Amino acid sequence: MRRLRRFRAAPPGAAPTGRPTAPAGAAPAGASASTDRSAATPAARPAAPSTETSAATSTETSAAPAGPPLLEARGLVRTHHGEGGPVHAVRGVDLTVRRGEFVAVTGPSGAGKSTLLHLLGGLQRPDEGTVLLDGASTDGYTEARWAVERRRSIGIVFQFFNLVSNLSVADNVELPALLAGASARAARAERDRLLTELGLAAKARSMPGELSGGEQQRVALARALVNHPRLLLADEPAGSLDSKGTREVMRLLSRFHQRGQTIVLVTHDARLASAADRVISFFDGRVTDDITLGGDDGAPAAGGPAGRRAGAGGPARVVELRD
Ligand SMILES: Nc1ncnc2c1ncn2[C@@H]1O[C@H](COP(=O)(O)OP(=O)(O)OP(=O)(O)O)[C@@H](O)[C@H]1O
Repeated sequence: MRRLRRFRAAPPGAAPTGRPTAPAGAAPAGASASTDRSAATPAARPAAPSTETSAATSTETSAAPAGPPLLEARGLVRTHHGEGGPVHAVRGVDLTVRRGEFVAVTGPSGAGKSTLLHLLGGLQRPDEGTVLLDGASTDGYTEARWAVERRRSIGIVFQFFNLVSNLSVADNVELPALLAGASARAARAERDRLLTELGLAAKARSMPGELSGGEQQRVALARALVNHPRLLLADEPAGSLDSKGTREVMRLLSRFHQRGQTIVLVTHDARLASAADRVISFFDGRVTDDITLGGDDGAPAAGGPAGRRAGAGGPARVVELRD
């Protein structure tokens, strides 16, 4: 894996150094942040909102013991059989994602990025190879088992939101928590916390069709995060948004990542990919490059909790290549 050093353009008026201001409801930013980034294992996954309220725990960060990677792919192969004959979408992919990493998978249209993401989230099955979650093989998972996994520990956001159109915003967000076994009170509390944090409290009673694309994607993000998933998979989450919506979604992804959320983002947009710790280039069904973007001090950025990065969420420019 290569390592790049990057400098971020500070937003106008930003303090010259320091960590981003913690949003409302956040745990004290960097309370357990370590200067040794390689040792700074991100947030232990907060419990799903099955207790009365998990708002206070949702942003905790603590040093978790080293263990197996959160996500591993070994030798993944997937061929689609469409009208035009077989399409070798994923041709043998090995991939490891550690807790707390923000990994972007980028590449041209048709490279196989979405197929890969679907394999990682159990939405499609590989023809060959294995996906491991927390070191455990998913080979024997039934569809129902994968569905439980996605409900409890893998959040997914898609380009076209996939909200339930005849449920209100509040119900869209609350439903997965209820399905995962949270009490009605805890589900409501978590829903309200997320909607408030994502600036959607005033839209709670609206129907998805009454919202802008950016707002709908924020609802989708809230829905994906309501059970505090170990892993967030995002498939072109800004693909149908204007530049304002895109900035907003990327800012939110960065914010949740800073609190320890592990994210795998698929995007064809290199600018979005540069918000990640690590950028995997995908071409013709294969990984062609895998680069870790370091912070200003050149230390590995992956795996660190809150406050690791000055100016996070803003545009980044890669300016120096290091071996
Ligand atoms: N269900 C399917 N049946 C047949 N072919 C498919 C299917 N899904 C994807 N493909 C094909 O597999 C290849 C990879 O598609 P995939 O959507 O994974 O690529 P991608 O990199 O995500 O592209 P994009 O950025 O345009 O979304 C493409 O050639 C696509 O047409």
